[in-house]
Amino acid sequence: MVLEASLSAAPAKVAAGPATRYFASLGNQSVMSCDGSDDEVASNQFEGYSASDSILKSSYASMQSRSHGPGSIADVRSNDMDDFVKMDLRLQMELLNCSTAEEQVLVYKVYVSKLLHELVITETASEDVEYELQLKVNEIAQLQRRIDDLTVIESAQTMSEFEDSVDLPLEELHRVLKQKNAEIKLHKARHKRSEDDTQALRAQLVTLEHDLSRSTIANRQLKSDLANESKRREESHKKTTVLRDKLDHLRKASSSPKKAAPGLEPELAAAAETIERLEQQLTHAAGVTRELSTANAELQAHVDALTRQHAQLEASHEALEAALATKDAELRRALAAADAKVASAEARFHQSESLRRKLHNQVMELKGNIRVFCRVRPPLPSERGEAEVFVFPDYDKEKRKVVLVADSRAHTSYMTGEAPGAKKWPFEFDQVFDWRATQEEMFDEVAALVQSAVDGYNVSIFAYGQTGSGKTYTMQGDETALTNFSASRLVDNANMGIVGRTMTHIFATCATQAAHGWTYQVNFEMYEIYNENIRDLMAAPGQPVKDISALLDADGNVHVTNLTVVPVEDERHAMQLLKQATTRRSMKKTQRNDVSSRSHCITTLRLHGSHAASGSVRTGAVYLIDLAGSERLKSSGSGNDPVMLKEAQNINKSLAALGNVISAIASKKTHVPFRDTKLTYVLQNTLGKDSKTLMICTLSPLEEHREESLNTLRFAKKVNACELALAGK
Ligand SMILES: Nc1ncnc2c1ncn2[C@@H]1O[C@H](COP(=O)(O)OP(=O)(O)OP(=O)(O)O)[C@@H](O)[C@H]1O
Repeated sequence: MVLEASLSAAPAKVAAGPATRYFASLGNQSVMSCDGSDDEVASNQFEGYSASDSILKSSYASMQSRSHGPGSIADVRSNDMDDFVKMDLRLQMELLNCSTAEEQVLVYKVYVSKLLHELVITETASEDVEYELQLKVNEIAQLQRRIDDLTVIESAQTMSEFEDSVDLPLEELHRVLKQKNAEIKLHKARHKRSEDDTQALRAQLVTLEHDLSRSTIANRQLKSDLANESKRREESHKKTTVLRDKLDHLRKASSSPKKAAPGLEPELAAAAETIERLEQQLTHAAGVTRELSTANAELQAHVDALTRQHAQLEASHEALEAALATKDAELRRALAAADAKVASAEARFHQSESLRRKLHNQVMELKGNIRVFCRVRPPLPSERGEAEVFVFPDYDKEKRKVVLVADSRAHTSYMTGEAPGAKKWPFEFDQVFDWRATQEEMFDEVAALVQSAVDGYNVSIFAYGQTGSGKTYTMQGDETALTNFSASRLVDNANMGIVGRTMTHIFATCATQAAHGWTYQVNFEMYEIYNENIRDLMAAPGQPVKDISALLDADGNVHVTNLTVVPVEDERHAMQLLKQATTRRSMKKTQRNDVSSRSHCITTLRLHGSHAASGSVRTGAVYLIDLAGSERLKSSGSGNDPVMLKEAQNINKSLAALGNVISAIASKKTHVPFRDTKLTYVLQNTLGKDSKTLMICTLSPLEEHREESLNTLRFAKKVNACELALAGK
């Protein structure tokens, strides 16, 4: 077509007119390559150009220089902007110099073709780099595959040959071994070589990776150049539009382009096609730009949303912190209020505790500072079937009455005590217990008194009665109580007596009081009065016997000197001490009792309580006294043994002295004969002021012991009539 016609035209022919020369140059550029011969031809085609075409020629030369030589693209990139600005300037100047519309169209077409050419060169260079990179990657993959193949072949060969050789004779094996060693050496050498190769390949790989990263950077640069190019294309599109408008305007201004230049129509059509193509590209670019701006807008919206979310989170965080600070302050106030409440509750508790102590003491005083219980033991297995002498008229009510019936053969009602014709001795005490009463029931009545010791009073509980009537059983329990207390709780042993139960009660109360700031120290002492001598039952065996005596201090309190005092850790420890001391007690088998106590035994628990917050101090003591039993020398058989005779005489003497002391107190005599015996001397504290005393009179149910029982009951009645000085604390 026109293009081919222009190419085939000779320079002289081309010089025929400027329009023809323009189209000739345009045609050349559209087929332009990097080949020098083409350049020459194209260059020659400008030879016939006059001064007005010199700018176009120089533009073409500049364009040529860009397309030549390796690295030329990269070299000229930095100058691209300047070049394009220059080109634009030239275009403007060319357009100004044009005298006709056709000339302007020509100038513009050359400009557009330059731009297209520039674009093609850039894209080609980028594709070349990518292709080169792909080649290098393929090369590396191939090398790696070769290495893998070699390794697999080597190991497969070695294994199969070895398996074949296993069945060979020894010499053959040696030979094979030698051969294999040589082969191994060879393989090692090959392996070394392949390792070297691998190293070299790795180095190559590193170089390639460097190249790759350099190419990636260059590619990135190219892409950015492309983007710039697109921008420029957009600008040029705008200019194209302006020019087209101008062109339309010029077309309209001239009467008819067909008339003015009928030979230019095909060129105009071609130019219009090019313009249309460019417009399509520009439209595409505009679409991409729109998409990008949409994406950008979306991203911006997302960023805005995130910013808003962040602001909301900040606000809620601040609100939470403020709420936390408020809650913290509230909590502190509540804590301070709670502390104040606790302090006030503690103070109130302290007050009410003092009040309770006072009231409890008043109750004890109303009941009498010296009280008497009476307990009749059941007949022993050896005594079953023997006549019994006691009736309990109010046992289902107050349990205060007991009646001794003289003639058991007379019919006597157990509950009413009605026995027509029989002699009866009715007695009334603070509490009576028949043979059914358990150790627990006994202690329930004693516990209130023990509580007084924790409250800071001196409390004495002693058992009085004829031999074999149940004193030791009531105070300590039977043998199992002392041997079988390893159970979790001491009182689980039903036979446990008052001593063990008192310990349990004291330690439980101390634990409760500890929760209210009280700290208690409990000390344990145990001694016996045997034949008018005091013996320390807690003294370590083998130690020299200390001189123990009872002394009266200025306040009229008796102190037994040189006794071993053991601080007690807990009830179990106390029980162990009790067991240890009991084994040292003087016991003997008599006709009346297999385990008869031949001494008066006094167990003392001293309590010292202190309240750090208030500075209050409480000191109290519990004296638990198991008296020796009164006995008739004849019936007990003690009269036949001088030692037992002496023991019995001392026992009876001290019990008689106790009777005299009680009589003196009961009849409010000024002189009370405490000094008559050791027993009465040490009991001054328990029968004097500041003391709460309980006497438990134990009785045998048998008729044959009726006389002794009557004596015991009469003694108990005398004690019941006593009034001790009021305890004041
Ligand atoms: N309430 C009771 N229930 C069951 N058995 C009892 C009871 N009271 C005493 N006994 C038993 O009667 C026997 C004599 O009791 P105990 O040794 O306590 O008498 P005692 O008054 O201490 O005698 P002594 O003055 O000679 O020491 C013991 O075997 C004891 O277990």
